[in-house]
Amino acid sequence: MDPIRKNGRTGIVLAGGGSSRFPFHKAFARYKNRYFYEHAVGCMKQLTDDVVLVSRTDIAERMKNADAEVIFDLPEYQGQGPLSGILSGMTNRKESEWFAIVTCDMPFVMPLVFEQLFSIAEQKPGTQAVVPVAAGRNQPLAAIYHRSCKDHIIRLLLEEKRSMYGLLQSVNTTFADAEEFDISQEVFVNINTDEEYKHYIESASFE
Ligand SMILES: Nc1nc2c(ncn2[C@@H]2O[C@H](COP(=O)(O)OP(=O)(O)OP(=O)(O)O)[C@@H](O)[C@H]2O)c(=O)[nH]1
Repeated sequence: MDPIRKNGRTGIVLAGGGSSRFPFHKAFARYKNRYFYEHAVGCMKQLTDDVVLVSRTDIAERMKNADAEVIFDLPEYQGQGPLSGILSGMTNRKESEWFAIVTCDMPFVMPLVFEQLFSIAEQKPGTQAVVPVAAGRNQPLAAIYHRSCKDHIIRLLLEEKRSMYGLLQSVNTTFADAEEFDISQEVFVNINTDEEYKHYIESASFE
């Protein structure tokens, strides 16, 4: 397979969730003086110039200085979870071949993760998704997806199947052992609650 060119990639930052387990929208939690969503956008920007932030209308104003285009879920799939955000990004960027997905609540995530995933995709023709496995858990929201996944996502959402695992089962997915990436597995930490914020961020247990 040919190398996956940087200009054939789009980064999608998912920020359209409700953050119901957090005191306020997680995108605006801070780590090292930057909002979480800025960390995610910064990570994607090192992979490609083309980054979209799939947000919500009620917080978009606060993202107006983002170094990415702010878009919203397609109305017919709005608020149906991460799959709808991914579909909305893919639909907005039809010309892109590969999509790197990251959430707005993974402040430690690093570009190296995605570079490793792209390199695995290059070695596996026919692969439609490359998903890291860290500490025995799949990380489908820090993963890469080929544009051919889009039709599968539409079908799943029409069937009201909103789980990321449904997508991984529907397409040709390669699981990659993240322990071989030579990085701390804490890059995959995502923050859902105030307790997790206090544990990982305020105690600075990970730098
Ligand atoms: N665009 C978009 N993003 C979403 C949607 N649902 C969740 N996300 C994002 O996907 C990521 C993972 O979702 P969750 O961890 O469940 O976050 P959440 O839904 O905001 O939080 P909870 O309400 O506490 O479950 C987060 O970055 C969310 O912002 C959605 O319907 N649309």
